[in-house]
Amino acid sequence: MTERATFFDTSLLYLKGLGPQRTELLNKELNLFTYGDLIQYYPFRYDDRTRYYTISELMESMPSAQIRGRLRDWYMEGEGPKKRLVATFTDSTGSMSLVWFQGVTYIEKILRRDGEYIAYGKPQSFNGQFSIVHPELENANTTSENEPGFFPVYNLTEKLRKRHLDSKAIGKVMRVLLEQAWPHIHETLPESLVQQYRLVGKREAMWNIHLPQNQAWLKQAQRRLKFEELFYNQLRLIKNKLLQKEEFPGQIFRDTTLMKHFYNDLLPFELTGAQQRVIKEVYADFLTGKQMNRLLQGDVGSGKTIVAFIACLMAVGNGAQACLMAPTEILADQHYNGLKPFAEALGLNLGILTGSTNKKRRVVLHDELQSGKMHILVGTHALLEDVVQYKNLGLCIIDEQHRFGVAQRAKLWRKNETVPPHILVMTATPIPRTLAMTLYGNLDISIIDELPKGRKPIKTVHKYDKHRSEVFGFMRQQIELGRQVYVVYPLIEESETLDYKDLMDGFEGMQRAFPRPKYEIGMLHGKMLPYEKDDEMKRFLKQETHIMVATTVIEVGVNVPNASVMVIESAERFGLSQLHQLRGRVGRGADQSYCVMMTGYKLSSDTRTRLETMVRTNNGFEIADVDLQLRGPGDLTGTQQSGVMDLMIADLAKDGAILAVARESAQAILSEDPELLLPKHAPIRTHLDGLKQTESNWGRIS
Ligand SMILES: Nc1ncnc2c1ncn2[C@@H]1O[C@H](COP(=O)(O)OP(=O)(O)OP(=O)(O)O)[C@@H](O)[C@H]1O
Repeated sequence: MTERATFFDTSLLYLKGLGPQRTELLNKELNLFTYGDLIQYYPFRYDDRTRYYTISELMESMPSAQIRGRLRDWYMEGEGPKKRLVATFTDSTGSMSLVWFQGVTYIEKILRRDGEYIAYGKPQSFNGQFSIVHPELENANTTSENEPGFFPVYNLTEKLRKRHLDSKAIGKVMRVLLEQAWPHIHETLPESLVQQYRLVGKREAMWNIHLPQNQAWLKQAQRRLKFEELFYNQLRLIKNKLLQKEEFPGQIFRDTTLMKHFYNDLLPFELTGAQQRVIKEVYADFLTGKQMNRLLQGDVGSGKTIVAFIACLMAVGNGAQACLMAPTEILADQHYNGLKPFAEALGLNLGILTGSTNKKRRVVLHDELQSGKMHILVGTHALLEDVVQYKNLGLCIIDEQHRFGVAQRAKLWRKNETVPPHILVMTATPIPRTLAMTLYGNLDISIIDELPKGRKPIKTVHKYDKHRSEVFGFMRQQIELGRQVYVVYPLIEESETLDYKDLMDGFEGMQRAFPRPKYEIGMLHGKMLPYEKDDEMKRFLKQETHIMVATTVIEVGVNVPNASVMVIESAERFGLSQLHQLRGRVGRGADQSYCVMMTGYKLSSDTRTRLETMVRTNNGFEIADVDLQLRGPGDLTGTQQSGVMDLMIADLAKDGAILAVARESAQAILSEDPELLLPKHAPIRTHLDGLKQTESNWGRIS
């Protein structure tokens, strides 16, 4: 091991100012063991205490403010847990309140009437009067403690704070560490990138991320470190992708006769420009002789299925077989029923295999697949079973991949002995481009960002429960016009019984409001048997039922173009992308469609943002962006364990622009020098080796 490795691997025990007890606490509470660990423990925010504000200058938009003034008076308000201490704080320009909810007895004891203090916190305004809740309050006359400055705030636990390891103390320790580490910190990016993007050097960045003197220096440090993190993240992903492409050959599907026959003679509508573009992208992949790994993203109702079918025709037209795997039986049935007439017209054998396919039928299917008689197989997870073997599987299409695990995908890969099948993953969950690039950096991405002609934007409204009769009136009107309606209830596993009760109550209420024989109501939920679900769907599709009361089993993919109203009950219980998916069940035909989100009165501010976003826009990508801001990336996809999300400083919700540039740079460097052998790329090679060695962001330590 080398000099630098030794330095950053040094135990925190040896750091001046820490000592064994506090080191142990840092080990236990924050998982920090070495100099390298600590130096990469970045502050999560910074307190700008470089200047003082007067009370008259305060604005609610300020994230925080520091005010010098005097405590005039205080009183206790409320009882029990609601008890609070309210103090009047004044300066020469006005007065404001300081409020405490916790530790009030203690705080009251230490306050000095007419004492001069410095208060710091987030100003809030109520009826024109400003207040700060739980301010940091310091005696203005102990000046040594109150040097103005720009202070890092670290994410620390209560235990650490109790043992006097607060942000100030960590800041002090960090200064000692940075001074010692200075000669050991080396540049990790090639000079060309540092210059091109005017990045500050690594040393400067490390210093200023912890101890910036002002906002500008901090911004520079953040930009540099975010760039570095995302650059290496993308470099690794792209490198893996190149490796993957080299390692796996793919069948070539050159002949387009079958596809053209379908396109020219059978396709009932014009493809949108975006659909055509994606088909070209897929075809180009089929000519390379390498395995395709492509993610097809398209907003709800954008027409992914037909693109998938055309891709299948390319495979079949070249003597291979194709399979299309859907996440639920309802969807598999729907794909099968939708594609069946086309397959028949083309003289192709289309099969379906799901959990409810009977044994006898399975045996026949297995035979037909092995002999090559079956051209296209649609199904659910059942397609993954080992007994399902093909003569020559050339293309696998996976609908809604986030419901399939990695292991399951790997199983599909092995379904063809010689050459692995091409893979096309389709998702209607709009993933913001930035996130998609990071998550699926090893997949090529195609996007259908255009809806078929003649679709009208869905009109979305939010209604409180007490306006139910108005909503029912609207439903009746639409049914008069010959349209159909979905009414969806939330279903969350932890409270299943309760949810079913909601659903059943809702169903009964609906039956009273929409009595037979004038109205027919269907019901669909997860506890029904597959054939029952199928029957209900068919009745709705044939317009035998006017209203479909359902749980979120209808969330993805269900396609009944005549349904034009979606009523979402307890809309506050759904996430934003789920609401968008549900809304996507209407607006699939030429009629004007509507989405009504029903809620009670008490709504959190997040819920309000979700509802407002839905009312404002129909654009799935815009919605996904808001969702990402609200929930953070991990939640969105369930891929947080994949490792690619281990970002320490970059924030995918906010750093899209840096990510795009970092990705571009990584791509350019790898296309010029795939093995990173050029001398100018030495820092990258060194850093990557280090990453492999330590899997830490700290990197190579030569
Ligand atoms: N270019 C087009 N012009 C007109 N209608 C189209 C076009 N492409 C697809 N459609 C029709 O639009 C409807 C929605 O298509 P499809 O079911 O493939 O959407 P999707 O992208 O799978 O959406 P979701 O993810 O919401 O299921 C279908 O009825 C389909 O036949």
